[in-house]
Amino acid sequence: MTSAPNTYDNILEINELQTSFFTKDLEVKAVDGVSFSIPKGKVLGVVGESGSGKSITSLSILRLIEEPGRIKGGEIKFKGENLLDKSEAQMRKIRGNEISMIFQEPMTSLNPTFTVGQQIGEAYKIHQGLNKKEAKKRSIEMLKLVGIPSPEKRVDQYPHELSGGMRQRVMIAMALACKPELLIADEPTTALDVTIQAQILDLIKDLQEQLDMGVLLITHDLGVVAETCDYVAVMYCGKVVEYTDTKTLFSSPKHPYTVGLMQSIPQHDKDVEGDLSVIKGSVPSPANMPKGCRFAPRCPFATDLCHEKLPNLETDEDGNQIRCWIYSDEWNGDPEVSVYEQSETTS
Ligand SMILES: Nc1ncnc2c1ncn2[C@@H]1O[C@H](COP(=O)(O)OP(=O)(O)OP(=O)(O)O)[C@@H](O)[C@H]1O
Repeated sequence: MTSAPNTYDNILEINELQTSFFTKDLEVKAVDGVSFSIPKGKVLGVVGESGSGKSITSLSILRLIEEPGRIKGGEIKFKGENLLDKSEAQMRKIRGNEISMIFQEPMTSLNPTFTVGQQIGEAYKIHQGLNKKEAKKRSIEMLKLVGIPSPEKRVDQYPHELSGGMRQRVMIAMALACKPELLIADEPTTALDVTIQAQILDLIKDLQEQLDMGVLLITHDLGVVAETCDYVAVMYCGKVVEYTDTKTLFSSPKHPYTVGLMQSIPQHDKDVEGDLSVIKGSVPSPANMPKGCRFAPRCPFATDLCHEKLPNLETDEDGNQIRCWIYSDEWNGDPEVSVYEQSETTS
């Protein structure tokens, strides 16, 4: 009897993921019960301030967390199978083959002592058993695909001979060499000039559509989310506070933190700086996490309930998720409060 094929709608589904770092007398809960999913062939943006747990979430997916860090619990389902149940040997076959990652700074990920072709070709040799000549041929094809001119010449060059934008294209070529089903891109354009940023994002989006890949795009830039993503997870202090499709996020953001992020987008018609200073206060330190909602100390709408009790991530009938007391039956503040409208008028 043959077993039924593994069917799944989401290429990635994370449930209650917990990853902590342990120091002598402190547990830093970098990822504290994170849940979200990426439907097949879609792009999910993960946004949030520095330290909210975006990078540690993505490193957890690839099981690349090192001491003193540890994945404590939860599920990371890739194509319906929990990656936390896989052996290290199985994970090695998945990394760079079925799930790939690109980082912010290509120079730290590219090896300066190997040519571009050798580095892209490595994936073909390891995962597809190609010989040197075949791997080089495929590397040239990949360089062409990511828009590098004269790929036959560039394939024999070293990373330092390329511009920053070209190096990021090489990183993308390396990541996509084996046509992964999921690409994780951690701030892939932050280190680049604005015009090059737009080109690289367009390239990622183009290739994502061509290869029908799922993408997890980490960014602190909501402008990038608007251009590139189908869905968005907003993270704050190791937790998802809002998860929704991009259109809904921009037309009716719900969480007061999301609204604050929205107001931090530079607006050309207003004299508003593109930074997070519009959200008063700062991210709490891991040693001093608030007992209730993590955002309560900075939230203009917080009541006693918010300071006392942590809200759950609730799902509405459209599948949108929100972790905020204002939208619950237990809300004991002004029942008419409209976070978005009120913030619009006060900004
Ligand atoms: N090696 C480590 N040891 C201890 N704590 C760590 C370590 N790495 C990360 N952390 C903590 O985990 C938390 C989440 O970090 P993470 O890098 O995921 O944030 P981030 O949202 O990606 O921020 P950024 O946008 O700055 O990259 C932070 O509080 C950070 O201090």
